[in-house]
Amino acid sequence: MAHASPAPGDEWRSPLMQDALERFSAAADALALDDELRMRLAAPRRSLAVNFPLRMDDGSYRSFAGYRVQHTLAMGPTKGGFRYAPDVSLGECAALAMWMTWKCALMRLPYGGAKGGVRCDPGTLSPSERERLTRRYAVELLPLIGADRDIPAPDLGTGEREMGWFMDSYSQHVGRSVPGIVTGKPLVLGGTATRRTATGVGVVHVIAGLLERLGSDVAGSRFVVQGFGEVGATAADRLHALGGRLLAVGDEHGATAAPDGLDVPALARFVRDGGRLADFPGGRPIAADELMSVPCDVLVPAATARQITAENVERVDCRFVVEAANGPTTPAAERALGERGVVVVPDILANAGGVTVSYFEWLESQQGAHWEDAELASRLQRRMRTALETVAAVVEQREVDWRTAAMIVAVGRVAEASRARGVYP
Ligand SMILES: NC(=O)C1=CN([C@@H]2O[C@H](COP(=O)(O)OP(=O)(O)OC[C@H]3O[C@@H](n4cnc5c(N)ncnc54)[C@H](OP(=O)(O)O)[C@@H]3O)[C@@H](O)[C@H]2O)C=CC1
Ligand SMILES: O=C(O)CCC(=O)C(=O)O
Repeated sequence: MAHASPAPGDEWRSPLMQDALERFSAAADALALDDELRMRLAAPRRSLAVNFPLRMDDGSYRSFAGYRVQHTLAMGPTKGGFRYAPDVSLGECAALAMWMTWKCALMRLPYGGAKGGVRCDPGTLSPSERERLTRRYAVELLPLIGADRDIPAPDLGTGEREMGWFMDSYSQHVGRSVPGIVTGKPLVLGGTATRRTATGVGVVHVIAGLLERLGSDVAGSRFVVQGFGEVGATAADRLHALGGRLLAVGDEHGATAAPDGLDVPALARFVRDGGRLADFPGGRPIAADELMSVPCDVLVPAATARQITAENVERVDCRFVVEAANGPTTPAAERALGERGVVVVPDILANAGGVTVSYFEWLESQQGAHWEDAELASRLQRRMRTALETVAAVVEQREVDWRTAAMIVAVGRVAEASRARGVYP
């Protein structure tokens, strides 16, 4: 009896993958990519889905689902973070792995894209449960990862601490210390002081470059930031330090606003001491879903995917959206913004500072070398500015929006590499 087999890619289907494929198709059309290459790049190369038991602090056992997806092997080893969040799925990781391929290509980093994660609510895990979860996830990924195969890093809900545990578990299993297995590690394990803030710093380099091109400046411009984690808090802090006015900032639980600008260092201290954004005495509490409608020059979504959608886009009131998160704007919302003349600077450019410094850290780990922080910071700034100028040139030459331009550059480079290898690996 004949069985109908699913089309390649069906198993990775998700709303975010639909968004990713829509963007890929637009770039593939613009580049007139052949069908074979389109088919190869539209689906991930490999994925691993695991389900493992974890002993909780109260002695009970729970099962957790974890994933790792590698999008293309054409560019070198694969690279991308892993996240802890309640909605992590194979389809979401597949979309984000594809995103990483384009981001690395745009930044000229010698990697294909990967992404992973564990479906969990990290806020409910104790530190020891988190540690066991991370160590077990690292072991489950052994068949796929390696310092010259696939190199994880921090993403939503994970950071230096998880990278330290991950590196230690991997090293124990292979019988030697392998610092190059992850980036975003603690400094003392071969990390860099620059990686933790690199994504947010890179976002601000892009904003500053963009405003400069228009004869404007961060100083005096008005900003709204969604998300006050590693990326959002860093971006808010740097914008404030450059004289920008942060009118509102929010997270999952609420938001705070101040018409003359929030005192960001005081807000960061307040949150570090356990305060909630909405309770910050220096601001007025607003509902989390009101945040997007606060009028500003630059809206910086720095939380999670699909936050600016067809449902709320009419209320968005800004000149620029600079995507610090991955995939925060749906294609339908982006079209609506475009019709109103709002410029969307895409994630693969705006938040590429993190993986760029990861690359520097990985080079250091592989070579046993050490670069000064100032050197890393200036290399990051140069790379961000070069990528911005490259994309801006395509925007002007081809009269396309910023996402299409960035995708044309990135997909074009991956296509060229695939052709140069003579096969489509
Ligand atoms: N870390 C990195 O280097 C990189 C991160 N990114 C992207 O940046 C984004 C943020 O990552 P990162 O800062 O590391 O993550 P963190 O976990 O450090 O912070 C996430 C922040 O977003 C908030 N948040 C989460 N869900 C929602 C929601 N539904 N509505 C409003 N706020 C929400 C969280 O609030 P709460 O605490 O209340 O849950 C928290 O303030 C992600 O999209 C990630 O993929 C991209 C490139 C690199
Ligand atoms: O630093 C890295 O390697 C990956 C960061 C990441 O996951 C991202 O840019 O989305």
